[in-house]
This record gives sequence, C-alpha cells and structure tokens, in this order.
Amino acid sequence: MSSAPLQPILRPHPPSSISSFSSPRRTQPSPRARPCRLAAAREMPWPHVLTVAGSDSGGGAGIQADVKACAALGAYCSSVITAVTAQNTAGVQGVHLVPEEFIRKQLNSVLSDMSVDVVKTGMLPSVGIVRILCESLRKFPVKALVVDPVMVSTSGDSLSDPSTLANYRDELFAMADIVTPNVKEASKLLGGVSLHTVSDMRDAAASIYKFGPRYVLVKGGDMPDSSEAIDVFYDGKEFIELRGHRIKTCNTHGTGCTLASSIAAELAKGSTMLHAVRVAKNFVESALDHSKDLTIGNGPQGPFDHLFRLKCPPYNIGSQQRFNQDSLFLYAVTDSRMNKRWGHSIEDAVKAAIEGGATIVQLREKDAESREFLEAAKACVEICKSSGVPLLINDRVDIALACNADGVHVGQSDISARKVRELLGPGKIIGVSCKTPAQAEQAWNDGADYIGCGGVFPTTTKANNPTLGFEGLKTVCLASKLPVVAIGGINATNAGSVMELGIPNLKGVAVVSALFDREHVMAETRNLRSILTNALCSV
Ligand SMILES: Nc1ncnc2c1ncn2[C@@H]1O[C@H](COP(=O)(O)OP(=O)(O)O)[C@@H](O)[C@H]1O
Ligand SMILES: Cc1ncc(COP(=O)(O)O)c(N)n1
Ligand SMILES: [Mg+2]
Repeated sequence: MSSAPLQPILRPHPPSSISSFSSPRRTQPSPRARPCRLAAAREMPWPHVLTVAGSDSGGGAGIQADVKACAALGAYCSSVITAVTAQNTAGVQGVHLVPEEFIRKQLNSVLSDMSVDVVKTGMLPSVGIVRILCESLRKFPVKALVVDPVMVSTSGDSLSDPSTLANYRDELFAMADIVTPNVKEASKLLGGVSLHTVSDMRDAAASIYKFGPRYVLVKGGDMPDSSEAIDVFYDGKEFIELRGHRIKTCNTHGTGCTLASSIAAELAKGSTMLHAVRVAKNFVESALDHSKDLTIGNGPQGPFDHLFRLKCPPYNIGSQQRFNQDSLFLYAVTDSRMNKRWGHSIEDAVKAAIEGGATIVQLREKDAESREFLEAAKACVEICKSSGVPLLINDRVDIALACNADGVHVGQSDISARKVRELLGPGKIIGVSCKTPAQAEQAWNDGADYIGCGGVFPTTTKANNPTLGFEGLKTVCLASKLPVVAIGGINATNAGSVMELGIPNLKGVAVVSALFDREHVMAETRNLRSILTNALCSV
C-alpha cells in the first residue's frame, strides 16, 4: 500500500499547489514576523485546522460540526464563514451569502496571523468564493487541503450554485489533498452518472481522481440500506473499501462535515491520509452509535453528539502524539511469574529493561490482582514517561484507562481492537496478535497501530501456541499493512536471524523470557539490543 500509516504523504504536489506533508511545519516564512512574547518559552504545537464553510443555525452540520469534531480530536479550529443558513432538523429554510470581499478578509485575518496546518472546506456557495479561497491558499500555503464538495444537504436542499461545479473541478480539486464527495455529489461532479453499487463508487473515485486531488474518498452513507456503511478510498493506484457498521439512527445530519474535519484534524496531528480517514470514519461511527437515541428537534434528520467522549470517563480526547513504528525495535513484555522467580518487582524489571535499551514495554500480568496491578502499572507509566518509552497493557483496557497508559495489546480472543479503539480514543496505541493474513487485515480495519506475529519459534511462555516459523512470519508481514513485531521464543541466539530476514514492515522483536526469566534484566536487554542493531546494520 502506498500510504503505510505514519509515513509522510509521498506524492509530490504540482508546483503551483500547496506544500507537502514531508516538508517542515511551514514551507515559507510567515509573511508577518511573530513578535516574541515569551522568548524563552518552548513552543507547544497545537494542531490547527481552518474550516472554510457555512454556518448551520441548527448546530448539527457546517462550521458548528467542524469546530466540535476538531475539538473532540484535539485540534484547534479557526473558521471562515462563507454563508449563514437558516436550518434545522427539517431542512434548510434560507441561505444568506457572506459578501465575497468579507470572506477574503476573514481568510487574510486567520492565515496571515496563525500557523494553520490544514484547511478544510465545506459550503463554498459561489464561483467567486472558490476563486478567493484558491488565491488565499496560493498566498498562504498550508500542509494539506481537505475538500468536502458540499452541494446538497442530506435533507435535499441545494447549498451551492451549480455554476461552481466547473470551478471546483478545474481549480480547487487540483490543489486538494483529498476530496470527499458523497454519492450524490460524486454523481453531480461527473455529469449525473448514477451510483448504485460499490463498484460504481470505485469508478466515480477513479474519475474524480483525474481532476487532480491526491486522494479521493467517495462516501456511502446515503447508499441503500445495508448492515454496513461503505466508503471507497482511492490513491490513484489502489481502491480500499472502508467498511463500518451502519448505525440505525436518524441522527446523521452533519456526518459528511464531521468526517472531513476529522480527517483534517488527524492530518494536522501528523497522520498519513489513509490513517486519518480510518480514524475519522471510526469517530463518526462511534459518535452516531453513542447518539442514536438522542432527540433534538422534530424533523427527520437530527444532529449527533461529537463530544460523546466527555461523557465517557476518563475524558479521553486523544493524544497529540502519533505512534512511532520504530519503537517496536526491542519490545519488552513482562511476566509476573518470571519476576517472582527472580525476586524482581514489576517496576524494577521495567526500569532495568529500559536502562538496557528496550524501546517499548508491555505489562502482561496474567495472574495479578487488579488493584495491585493498577498500582504497579501507575508506577511503570511514570518510569516509562520519564524515559520516553511507550507503555502498553496486555488485555486490560480498564487498567490502561485507569493508569493512562500509552495503549493496549490484545489477542484474537480478547476484546476486539475496534472496541478498544472506541474506548481508548484515536491517540492511543493498539496492537493485536495475529497469525494469519486475514487476522492482519482485520487488525488494520479495526484501527490497530501494529500487529504482533508469532510464535516464530517454539515457546514455553504461552501454552498451545502453534509455531509459524520464518515462512509463516513472512506471509503475515507481506499481507500486513501495519508494522509488525515478531514474537515467540526469540532470544539472544536467534533474534539476529529474525532481523536479518530484512522484511520492510518487520520493525522489531518482542521478548519475554530472554529478558525477564533472567537474573540480570538490564544486561540481557543491552546484549539483545546490540545483537539487533548489528543484525539491522548487516541487512
Ligand atoms: N448510519 C450510518 N452509520 C455509520 N456510518 C455512517 C452512517 N451514515 C453515514 N455514515 C458515514 O458517515 C460518513 C459521511 O458519509 P455521508 O453521510 O455519505 O456524507 P454526507 O453527510 O456528505 O452525505 C461516511 O464515512 C459514512 O460511511
Ligand atoms: C452549512 C451547512 N454545511 C454543510 C451541510 C451538509 O451537511 P449534511 O450533508 O450532513 O446535511 C449543511 N447541511 N449545512
Ligand atoms: Mg450524511
């Protein structure tokens, strides 16, 4: 897949267009030098999305949805209002356009002062507005442009003059990183072709791609009733069908705006496009699920609750930090029985592993009492945080939430990664144990960040664990769109041979007994780390 998670977006933009993700935060110096208020203060980045869209008086779609979605996902959201609509759950009763020169003024105010990462567009009701936006983007380049070509509301009301179609296609799409039409909009953009099947959505995505965006997402929320809500993602080479559960609810007003601004928020946080789209789709699905029985208004299409997570302690708004795949290099997995055998506390074992060079730690405490485990986990969170090493918890989402760990690792018979993502939010790390390509595909679809694959060698740590060998490992790695850490019977004697396989997405090895069923955990870790580093250098 060309857009593996967490890699910078690779396809270079045409020269006239906005800057690439791989470039630094700003490609051009800010036109106005920022006065230094606190010279010595460390700059705290705050991912910033600017939405250029219409106001929805009912509060469910448009600017209001964008601001809530960005807030829910941890991004700052500024807004340029293109139109004010009189709208409610029954439909759109009126549209009042903001004068074009005043839209230019708003754009100038925001873009000349603030470091905007991503611009997201919604309702752009006139040709002049599209033109002004393109001019502003050329003057003030941003990292990415997300275009939601809003033309008709879900209620069927027109939100854009038909004359804007050509200028959307010819000017704005060529500058866009992603364009996200729903099926009706895709049809309009393509001169009225009808879209009834997923195959039609693929054809439409390929045709829209030719207008110049880097990626296209044709959304299937309004496709005929089925148990799934399917969107089609296209990167110019491969079509990916993003399948989610279709939530049975009338509260779908604003899904399109929310999806696009969530993509923008994730891009602003540094995600790759496909990852951003997956997080955004999961977010919409979760929000609809939490809001399916809410009632606001008397019309057929109600709004939903973007901030549903505020009602689910512990107020998880997602972290600003994305998962770094390189942290899988030397993955230390603790085992309480081994620690007991050697008289080590969990904290001491973790400290020693980190001092020896472990790059990520998982607490796998199968026999521990919850209260005792939580206390140890809290102490380990502090130890790991001070060393910049992520700490994951095996299985126990409750413990991970209670100690604010960096993530959770689950097996095939545990709670699903999709559910874990819903519980932990978009910013946490989720790993899944996988033995087959199908399981790897499922982990990817569920929004996991990495997979653990094994047992590579026979192991005594886990009962009834079939051995995959190098061939099984290679098969799963090749099929996996996620980074992989190899596990199962790996020790100082065989770890080098695993890394020497040279499989691109095999990022490291996970080790239990070879580190923790030993007296000197730090020395063992240090030794293993140097073996891995040497093996990597020899590939
Ligand atoms: N009932 C639903 N259940 C789950 N996801 C949905 C539902 N309706 C829409 N979606 C999702 O919401 C996002 C926005 O899609 P859509 O509603 O088609 O866009 P628009 O609001 O622009 O018409 C898509 O990811 C789509 O799959
Ligand atoms: C101001 C404004 N912008 C966009 C939409 C589309 O949202 P949806 O397709 O979910 O009705 C809308 N109804 N109002
Ligand atoms: Mg919708």
